Amino acid sequence: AQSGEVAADPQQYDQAYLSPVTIGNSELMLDFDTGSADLWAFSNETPASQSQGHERYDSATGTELDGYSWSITYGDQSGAGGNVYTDKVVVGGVTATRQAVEAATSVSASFSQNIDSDGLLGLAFSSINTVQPRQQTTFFDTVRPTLAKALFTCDLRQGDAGSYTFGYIDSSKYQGTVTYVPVDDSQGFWQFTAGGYSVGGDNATSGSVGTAIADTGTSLLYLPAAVTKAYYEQAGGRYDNQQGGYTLPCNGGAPDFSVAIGGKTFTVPGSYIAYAPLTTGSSTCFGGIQPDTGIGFSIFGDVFLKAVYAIFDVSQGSPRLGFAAQ
Ligand SMILES: C[C@H](Cc1ccc(C(C)(C)C)cc1)[C@H](NN)c1nnnn1Cc1ccc2c(c1)OCO2
Repeated sequence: AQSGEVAADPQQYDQAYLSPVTIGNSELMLDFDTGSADLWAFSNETPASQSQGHERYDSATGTELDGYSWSITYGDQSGAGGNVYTDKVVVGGVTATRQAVEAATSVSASFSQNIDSDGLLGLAFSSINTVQPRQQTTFFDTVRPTLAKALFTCDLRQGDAGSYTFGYIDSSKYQGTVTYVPVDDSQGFWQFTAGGYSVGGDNATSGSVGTAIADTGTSLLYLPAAVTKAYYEQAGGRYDNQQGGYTLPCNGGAPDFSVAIGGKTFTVPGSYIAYAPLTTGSSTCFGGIQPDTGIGFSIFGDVFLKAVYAIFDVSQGSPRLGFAAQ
């Protein structure tokens, strides 16, 4: 049975975390994304004008799926599309011998500009993979039958290298016990229900957050507008129309944010929420908590996930998420 571990290296401000993946003879840095289900990469088929600075997958090592294509648009309006091959993919020593690899023939500007990322490795459920005419499986679904345990874990860190493991749980990476909650995979996401919240450690847990997804591919923590408003009232932040989000002082006074999941409280340090200065040297920061207005659910992205050890587990038949304090 297979198991393995791969590093997750943070970009500036932890905007995304990148992990080394070998596809055929190419070694690329991919953004592991539990909120999407396509494994795609810049390739020899991506126009040079769009792929400056990126490592590219050389599809010569793959077997083309004739007549297959893919096209994806992400929630931030970025997107990509192209052709499909099968090839050998290795992540942290775990090997998928015939994995669907989606070679980009076109990518949007934000992907061209983010030169650290050579593509995405989707870890949501394969039911939302975009390959036509026949949907393909994610790397995790492809290797799942060969894994020691049918699960993967995520240990993201603030401004430091973290890791993903496949097939095992590393108990040295968390403290205390793991709290498991059921996952509703009907929309293809690792979707769960989050409970009451509190700002700045005052135990008055107020309302409840509600439906949320665990999404390593999203930088920030998107919460209901009312919860976000309550947070920034205490944090001394304000909604800045020009920035298109809440901003707050960078000066280290931001209160912690706590949320109950499965009856256990998990806390995001205020320092994670003073996310990044608006411009270099500015004393005003863009907020790491933003409203989930228009998205349809809350998104527990990297700002939350770097405060916990997360276990994405399908070993019990129905999927579940495990969280433990780091
Ligand atoms: C945005 C990422 C997908 C992505 C990742 C990285 C990148 C760059 C490399 C160029 C930095 C672009 C895109 C997310 N992944 N599950 C995603 N994919 N589809 N929805 N989401 C989450 C969402 C949904 C809605 C929203 C949002 C976010 O930000 C603002 O409104």
